[in-house]
Amino acid sequence: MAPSRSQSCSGPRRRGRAASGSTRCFALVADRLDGSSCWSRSAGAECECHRRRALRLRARRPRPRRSGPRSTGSPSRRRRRSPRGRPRGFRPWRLRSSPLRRGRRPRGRAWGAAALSRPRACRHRRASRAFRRREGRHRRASPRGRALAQRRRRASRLSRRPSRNHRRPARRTCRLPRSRPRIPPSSCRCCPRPLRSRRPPRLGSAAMIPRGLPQAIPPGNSLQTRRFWVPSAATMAVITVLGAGMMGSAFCVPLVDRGHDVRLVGTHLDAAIIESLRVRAFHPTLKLDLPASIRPFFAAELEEAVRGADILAFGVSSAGIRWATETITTHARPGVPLVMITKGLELDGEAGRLLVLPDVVRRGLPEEVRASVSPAAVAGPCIAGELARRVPTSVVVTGRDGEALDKLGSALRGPYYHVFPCADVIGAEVCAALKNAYAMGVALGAGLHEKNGGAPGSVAMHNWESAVFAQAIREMMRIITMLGGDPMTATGLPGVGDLDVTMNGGRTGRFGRLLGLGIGAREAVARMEGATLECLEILDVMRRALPAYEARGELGPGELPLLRKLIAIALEDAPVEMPFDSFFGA
Ligand SMILES: NC(=O)C1=CN([C@@H]2O[C@H](COP(=O)(O)OP(=O)(O)OC[C@H]3O[C@@H](n4cnc5c(N)ncnc54)[C@H](OP(=O)(O)O)[C@@H]3O)[C@@H](O)[C@H]2O)C=CC1
Ligand SMILES: O=C(CO)COP(=O)(O)O
Repeated sequence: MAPSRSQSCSGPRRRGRAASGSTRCFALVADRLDGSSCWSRSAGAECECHRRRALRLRARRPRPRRSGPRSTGSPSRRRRRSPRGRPRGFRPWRLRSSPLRRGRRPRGRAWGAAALSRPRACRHRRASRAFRRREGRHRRASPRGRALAQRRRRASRLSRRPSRNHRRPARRTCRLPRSRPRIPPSSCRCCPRPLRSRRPPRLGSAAMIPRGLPQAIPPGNSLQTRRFWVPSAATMAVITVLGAGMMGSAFCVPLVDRGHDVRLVGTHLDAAIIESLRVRAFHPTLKLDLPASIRPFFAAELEEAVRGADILAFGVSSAGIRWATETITTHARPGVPLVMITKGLELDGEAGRLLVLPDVVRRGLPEEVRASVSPAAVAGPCIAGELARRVPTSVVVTGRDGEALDKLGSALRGPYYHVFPCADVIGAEVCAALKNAYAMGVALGAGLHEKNGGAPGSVAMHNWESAVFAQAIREMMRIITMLGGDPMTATGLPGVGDLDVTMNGGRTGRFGRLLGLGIGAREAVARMEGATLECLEILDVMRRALPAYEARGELGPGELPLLRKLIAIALEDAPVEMPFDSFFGA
């Protein structure tokens, strides 16, 4: 019979749909290959009529016999054997079933009509465990059988469950063999998370720096004995820091990470800090573990600490600068650079002139050392607690000796401590000192806001604070100009940068808020529990210095209205009111 290619079926396309002209099935009926079967490509799947037909045809097909000659008869002859198209002696097993045989299903064949429509698996697949399991599940199609199988499976699972002490470790995310140490993340499809290389980062690589907000490395951590940054031998130095306060100690962290041999010497009152650092590398005022590679020394051990030092650093506050200069005098050597992190100005009483701290220290050095050493200073925004936690920090190093500045810059600079040279000593040092006074002034706004019933997150006093901030920068530029510096320095890290950080994160900012709340200066100092408040020192210095500059005509009486107001508020308990109308050159 010639193959009929385009027969169509008029049955319903889906079970449950009403048969109508619009739901006719146009599935092609495939070639009649054996002459007795009509194999639709979509039989059993596309439409009900084809599925039924396929079942009928399957049921009619004789089972091939294992022995005996195969039927060689033509399809037409075979069909002639039985009027219904069945081979002689064949009875569908549905008809063969008897009460005795009920419950026994034909072997090797799936039960049910749906299974009949599936092509029979090859013998390898039939032998496979997964196939048999699936077939078995299929055979237990009755609800009772399913429940029984489920109970059996559960029982076998429980019997296999190891005891609490012999449980297997948690499953690895990736089941790829452990022997493959480095798997590119994209090559592993079974891992929801990208794989991390198990190999530790190379020494000195950026990966060694903790991400996010870095924490101090706890004592005993392997990183403590390693170095973050491996400098060339030429840049390794012995650095002795005098003063183990918050900033002096925090300053040591980027230096040890940079690979230097860092010695931290406490003052006569820093003994408790040094003791704590020696016993467990913990800094009590920073409330932080510091790298154990920082070597702490008591004040009495100063000689040993400065022996062979390549750089000397002052970590004391402005009140301690005289003591530090006198102490170091006997140990300073020609050609050994001196750097300070101290921020402040001093008044030369006789001349009535303001002095920047590098010049004050230089005056105190012995004659033979002074000729070759020009002290440098670090200025710019730097909260000690943040630097000690390795938060990226940018500062300037300023001094009068350009060559020494370059050397210092390359010695101090590290992966998270960014040091920029600044040739304007006057500008940087005036900003470093005066930002404390002005930061107190801006922070008054936060206190005023709270005093007026403002809550955090509500409408604040930012307009008020911004005007004070802008006037502060303007006045800093004026004072720099008066002292012979570059006013533009106030727009950089030492001015705008440090003012912002101090009013937001410094002790001075907290003090200003207390004053804004209406708490008197004396009470506010008491509430600060002995914290260093250099704003009071610089305001006092300026209160004494301004008349001298006015007398010489270097400053007008109406200039610096904000600074004058801050002197009155902090030192003379004046009410917190800003003379906005006299700001901005009015
Ligand atoms: N904290 C910070 O975030 C920053 C601070 N700075 C500057 O660093 C300097 C130090 O600040 P910080 O470490 O925070 O202050 P601390 O109060 O924590 O430490 C001050 C250090 O100076 C010593 N000192 C103070 N007064 C005297 C004195 N009369 N005689 C001898 N030693 C004295 C203290 O020793 P003792 O315990 O014996 O009094 C202590 O070692 C300041 O000038 C500050 O402006 C700079 C950038 C950031
Ligand atoms: O100088 C500082 C930041 O640069 C910190 O100042 P405080 O003394 O107000 O904490």
